[in-house]
Amino acid sequence: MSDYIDRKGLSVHRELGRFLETRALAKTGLNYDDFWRGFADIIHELGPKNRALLEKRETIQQQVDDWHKARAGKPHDAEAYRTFLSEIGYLVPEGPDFQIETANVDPEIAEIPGPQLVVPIMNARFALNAANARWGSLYDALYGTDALGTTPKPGGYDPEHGARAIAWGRAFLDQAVQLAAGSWADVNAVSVKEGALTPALADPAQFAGHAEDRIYLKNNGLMIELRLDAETPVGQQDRAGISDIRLESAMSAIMDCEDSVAAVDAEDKVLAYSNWLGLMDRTLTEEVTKGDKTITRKLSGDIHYTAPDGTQATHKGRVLMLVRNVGHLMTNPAILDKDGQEVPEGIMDAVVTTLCAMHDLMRDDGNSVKGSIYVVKPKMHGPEEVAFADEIFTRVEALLGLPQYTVKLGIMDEERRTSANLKECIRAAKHRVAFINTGFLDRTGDEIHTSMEAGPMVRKGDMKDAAWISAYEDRNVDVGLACGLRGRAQIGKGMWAMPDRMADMLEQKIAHPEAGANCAWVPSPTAATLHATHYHRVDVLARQDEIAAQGARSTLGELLTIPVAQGVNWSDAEIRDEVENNAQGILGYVVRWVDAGIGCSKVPDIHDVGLMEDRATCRISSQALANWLHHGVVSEAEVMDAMRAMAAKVDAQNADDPSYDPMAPGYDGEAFKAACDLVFKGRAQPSGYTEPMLHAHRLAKKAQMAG
Ligand SMILES: CC(=O)SCCNC(=O)CCNC(=O)[C@H](O)C(C)(C)COP(=O)(O)OP(=O)(O)OC[C@H]1O[C@@H](n2cnc3c(N)ncnc32)[C@H](O)[C@@H]1OP(=O)(O)O
Ligand SMILES: O=CC(=O)O
Ligand SMILES: [Mg+2]
Repeated sequence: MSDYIDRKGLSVHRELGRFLETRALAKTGLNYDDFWRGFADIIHELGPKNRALLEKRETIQQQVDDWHKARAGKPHDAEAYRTFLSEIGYLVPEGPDFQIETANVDPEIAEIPGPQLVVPIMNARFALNAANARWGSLYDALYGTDALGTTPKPGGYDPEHGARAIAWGRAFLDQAVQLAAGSWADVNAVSVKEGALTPALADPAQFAGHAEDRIYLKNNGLMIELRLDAETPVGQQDRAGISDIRLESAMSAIMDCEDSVAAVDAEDKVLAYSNWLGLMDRTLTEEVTKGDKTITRKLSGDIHYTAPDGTQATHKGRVLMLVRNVGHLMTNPAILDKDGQEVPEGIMDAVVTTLCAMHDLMRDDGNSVKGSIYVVKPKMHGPEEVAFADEIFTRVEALLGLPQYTVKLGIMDEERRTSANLKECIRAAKHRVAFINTGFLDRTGDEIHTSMEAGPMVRKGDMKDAAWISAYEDRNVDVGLACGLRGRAQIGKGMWAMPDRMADMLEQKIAHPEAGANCAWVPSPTAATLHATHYHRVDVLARQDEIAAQGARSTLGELLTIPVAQGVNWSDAEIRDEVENNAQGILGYVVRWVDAGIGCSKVPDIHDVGLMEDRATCRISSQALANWLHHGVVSEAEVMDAMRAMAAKVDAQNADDPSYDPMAPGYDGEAFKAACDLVFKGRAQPSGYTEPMLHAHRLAKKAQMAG
């Protein structure tokens, strides 16, 4: 029996067909024949356009490569370079000023700045946790991480460490909800009588309400909950019996079908889509076992309390959920077109994730109270590709009978051609853009790949100090504000990629709201709770006004500065350090991707700091090595030696995992081959992406496992 069923000229993998017909289409009221006919039309009409845009990427890259090759050894002529980029259509002419017109945007996006969590959608346990990460315990986040600079003594509750968390919490309250007199540190009791809070607040409007054992406070649009329970160890220790301070934490979360997952075929895509559907129709649950306890994790309910005027109030208990589709590059065997070709995965994602989200629109108290669906579209190169995404969603809305612009678009500013033409990219989706975000990780990979022929690039760690990146971050905010995103859409900043370094994050990530970002990415709910404290300290909307008043802070010329290493003489030790660090990151990530289908991992770097690795960080490491190889900074033999040595190291790091298949000493498994291909064939990969190699080797591994 064939794996595929015919549906109006599409060959649809049975698993996906079954999912769509028995689950996703059910209850939508859509006619199945009309759906498949319309889906097939979209594939056959937009598929060729998709392929043409990818060919244009290749043509432009070839022209850029040739330009650098022709000038090898000569000083870089920035003016000539810019003229050339305009001539080949890499830079497009900038049109008149305009304001975006996106309507029906939820308050979590338009009005209330706060953390944005990202989560691999294929992991239901994590995805449910992310959906519920609207609220998090500040005390748990402080107590259970390195945030306070110390860790608790082992064995039960450590009152000394707890006291430090309580003191931190009181200092936080002093700053976020100032008292009319004195400090929260000296408060001995908290109570509500006739709608008034004792102790009195400097601004009484910050008292939002109360419930049985809870007090609700508000600052910069974000809620704070004081839990009163003198019976718990913390409540006993606290002079006012406050057992916890809970914060509104992740205001939104991106359910990721892209760089944090490994989805290579129909089976994987169905898992991703069914988890998304389960979040949208609220049926997703997962058994979670910790020690000898098993609980069923499900979506949290809302919060109910009494407002100061005595009325009953409700506040959301879940984040606003967005879904990240894949970009325009990949195809997937889950559906074949009339010619037997794999369909563009981005188009398939657009149809299926929007269809699943229709289940949310059917309820009054849905994910979106405004009747919108939020799709994040990554890795687009320039305005034409954004216009294509807009066209895809217009077609999908028509197919599903949704009003045009129901789907709101998050534009990841993570490819160089998008940064350089950002104003025109936003214009191309001006009726549906709901965010722009600096995905600096992919963006760094594209920076290296685009200018591969220009020379050896600076070391990975030095990229953050390069001229292009500060121009990129500033321009993204400046252009976003000039296009009217304030109050309508998010201007977001990128991921904190050191999930265990919470003290560093507390110190450094305040830079994101200070830079005028409505949201910035965090890797975990705990990080969301801690990062939320930054939005209490910074009034982002006021910062945006200040920034807008300054006018443009950087130039296109600065953005286009190529980070080629100038006059550097790296020592042998520095080169070895750089190569081994990149090799370790690639191998540590790829072995779990290819062998276990895990798309996002915490991998220790060469200094044993656990780093969040996903396809974007892997793109940087592999492009960095490919670049140094190409320019002779290292030889192939040296890189291969490093790959082998690091494979053994990664094996040792995974020694406790009984399902782990070591790469050494054979070095002949799919994972090791994939890692080598990413490096040694890295220069030839489209835009330096890791997906083609990862998918090919994961498919081969799956076939081996099935065989
Ligand atoms: C460049 C880009 O595109 S960035 C975007 C892609 N990156 C991401 O999506 C990062 C998402 N984060 C993650 O996948 C994980 O946090 C990792 C891989 C970094 C670390 O994972 P682990 O080592 O398993 O985390 P750790 O052991 O510290 O914590 C696990 C706990 O935290 C929770 N958790 C961790 N990350 C998340 C998350 N992103 N969302 C929800 N819950 C999470 C888990 O549910 C688990 O709790 P549970 O046992 O109650 O279920
Ligand atoms: O997607 C995010 C990035 O940094 O890349
Ligand atoms: Mg990215």
